[in-house]
Amino acid sequence: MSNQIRASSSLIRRLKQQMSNPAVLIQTRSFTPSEGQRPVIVHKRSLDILHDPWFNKGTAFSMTERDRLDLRGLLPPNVMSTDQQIERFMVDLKRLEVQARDGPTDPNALAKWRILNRLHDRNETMYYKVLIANIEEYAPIVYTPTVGLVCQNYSGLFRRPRGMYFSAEDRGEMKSMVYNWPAEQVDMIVVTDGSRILGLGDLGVQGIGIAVGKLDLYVAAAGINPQRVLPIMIDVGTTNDKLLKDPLYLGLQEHRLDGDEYVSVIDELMEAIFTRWPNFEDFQSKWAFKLLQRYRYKYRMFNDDVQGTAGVAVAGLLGAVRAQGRSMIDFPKQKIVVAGAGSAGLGVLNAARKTMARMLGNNESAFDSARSQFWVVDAKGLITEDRENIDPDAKPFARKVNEISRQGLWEGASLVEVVQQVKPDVLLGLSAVGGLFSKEVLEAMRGSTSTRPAIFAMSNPTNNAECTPEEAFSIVGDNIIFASGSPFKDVDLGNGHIGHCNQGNNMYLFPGVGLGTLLSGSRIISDGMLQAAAECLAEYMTEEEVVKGKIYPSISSIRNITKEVAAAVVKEALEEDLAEGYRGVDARELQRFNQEELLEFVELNMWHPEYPTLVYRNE
Ligand SMILES: NC(=O)c1ccc[n+]([C@@H]2O[C@H](COP(=O)([O-])OP(=O)(O)OC[C@H]3O[C@@H](n4cnc5c(N)ncnc54)[C@H](O)[C@@H]3O)[C@@H](O)[C@H]2O)c1
Ligand SMILES: O=C(O)C[C@H](O)C(=O)O
Ligand SMILES: [Mg+2]
Repeated sequence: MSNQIRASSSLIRRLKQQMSNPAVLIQTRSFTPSEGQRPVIVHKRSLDILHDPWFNKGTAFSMTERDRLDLRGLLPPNVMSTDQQIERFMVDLKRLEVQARDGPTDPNALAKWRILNRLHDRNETMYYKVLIANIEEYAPIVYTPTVGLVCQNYSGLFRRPRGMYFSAEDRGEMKSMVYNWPAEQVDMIVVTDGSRILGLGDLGVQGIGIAVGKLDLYVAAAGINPQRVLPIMIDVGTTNDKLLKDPLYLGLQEHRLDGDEYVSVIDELMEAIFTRWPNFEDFQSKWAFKLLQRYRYKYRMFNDDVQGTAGVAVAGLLGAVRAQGRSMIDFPKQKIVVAGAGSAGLGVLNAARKTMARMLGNNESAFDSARSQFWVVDAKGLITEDRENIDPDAKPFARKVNEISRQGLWEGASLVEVVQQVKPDVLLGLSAVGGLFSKEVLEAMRGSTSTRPAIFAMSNPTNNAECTPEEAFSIVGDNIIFASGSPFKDVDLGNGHIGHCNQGNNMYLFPGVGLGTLLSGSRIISDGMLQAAAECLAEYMTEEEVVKGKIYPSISSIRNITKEVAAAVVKEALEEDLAEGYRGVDARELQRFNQEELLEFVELNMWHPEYPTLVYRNE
């Protein structure tokens, strides 16, 4: 026997001895314990384990192990076998090129997302430096529209978890689970139940991507410290048949909870995180309003789809009035057709009606007369009082039957018919139906009585936009105002003129509403604070810009807009006596700030991506 072989056989003998001696700790890779394999003692817990490639098992951690290692809530709820994990990885690896498409705009969007995501996992400071410096280029990757594609492909893309996952299976455990989140302080939480992700429907647990994407903007635009943000997915099952059958799906493979059972799970989650600050996102409209009413005066929360979208739309609608060379005060004369009566559409309708009513004298009759400026079309056509089983939230906007019959319209009239008869100033889409503003609808908009018709194709992502700017400008005319929820390029009108494509997205408001509320210390987010945010955005645009058709600012200035919006929110909270101050600056001190000082106070409290000096102390 050669020396070498003798040496290795003695090594094996020694190793065998060690393996059978429990007092000796061997740090091996932590595969799922198979028979005969001894447990590995770890001196880590929680995220530290998930971030350690030696110990991490990702979705393969069993439920008991998750409890033992304080991992519960830090992983999607579906426990996977090692084989399933490998299969999920391989499927994703093989489809990389095929899936790397998000419409014609950027065939490499998903690949770019992966590269940015890896940087996010490695080095947050660098990640946000890149994002802030190139926000115009990369917001469409980390946020709408690519984030939609990411959510759709999440089972394949999932690598390192980000945020917390609560599920219907965690009932009774949530209050303790929140302590598995390692950060002591949380300033901003975005919660989704994944039931309506952009216009892509129910994506179940995969909706976590939207909460992560929104928080990226809270950090990049509002300067919220990334160590203090928390994306939350509350997984109560899904109605998506494809996901229910997909063996690689990471969420609960159960039918979505409904009714009292659903509410009690959300109640438990809210209670568990009540000292912190949730922002609701992408909940189906069936629950969006009910939950908002249930929690908005109890917790410091808002629903971004209902309230953020409403503010952005109102700011854009006021911009469209100014673009006609008229004063904002003429807004109550605008005829507005809204396609889509879900959480977003109804949120916009309520806010636009209130804004008109305020301009008309802010009394009951003003509120009543403002109603007649809106025509609402949903999947069943024009909504009138004749509508059977009408959604109570849509009821205030149902047209009176005698009124519309004088206009040559009827219950269920199609969008084309409504536009032809009403000849609206504004056509606004929040329907999630791509191409809904068809050639016929846009041709009908040519009959608009406005000198400058406005078209808002606000549905996301790109493929769900009700029309493209090219279609709108070429069919309706060069003079229109155009806005879309997802970014499109400006249109070359061919005569040396540019058709400006505005991005009408709630990203212009939610970061500032969040930051302003945080810095004011207000315990709730009032209608007035949201209104102040919307007015600030509307006033941000100069007369010159608006006349050129620019009704929303460029995203490259989002940090500055957010600062202004936040200051407006703080000011309103002070006026309403809701402000309680922030970190040593109490309400009285805030009250003494003039506008310049208030902006400085906001700026000083915004996080900037700079490396701090690190010092080790073993405490
Ligand atoms: N731009 C933004 O900032 C912004 C903000 C929030 C939501 N959105 C987008 O708005 C869309 C809708 O969101 P939601 O939460 O209101 O969804 P939702 O599912 O609650 O509502 C969709 C509405 O569209 C109606 N609809 C369906 N088909 C229609 C048709 N053919 N004609 C007219 N109406 C039709 C439905 O009846 C329903 O009332 C999504 O695509 C979302 O991405 C955009
Ligand atoms: O996420 C977005 O881009 C806007 C909005 O919240 C949506 O649901 O579409
Ligand atoms: Mg949303």
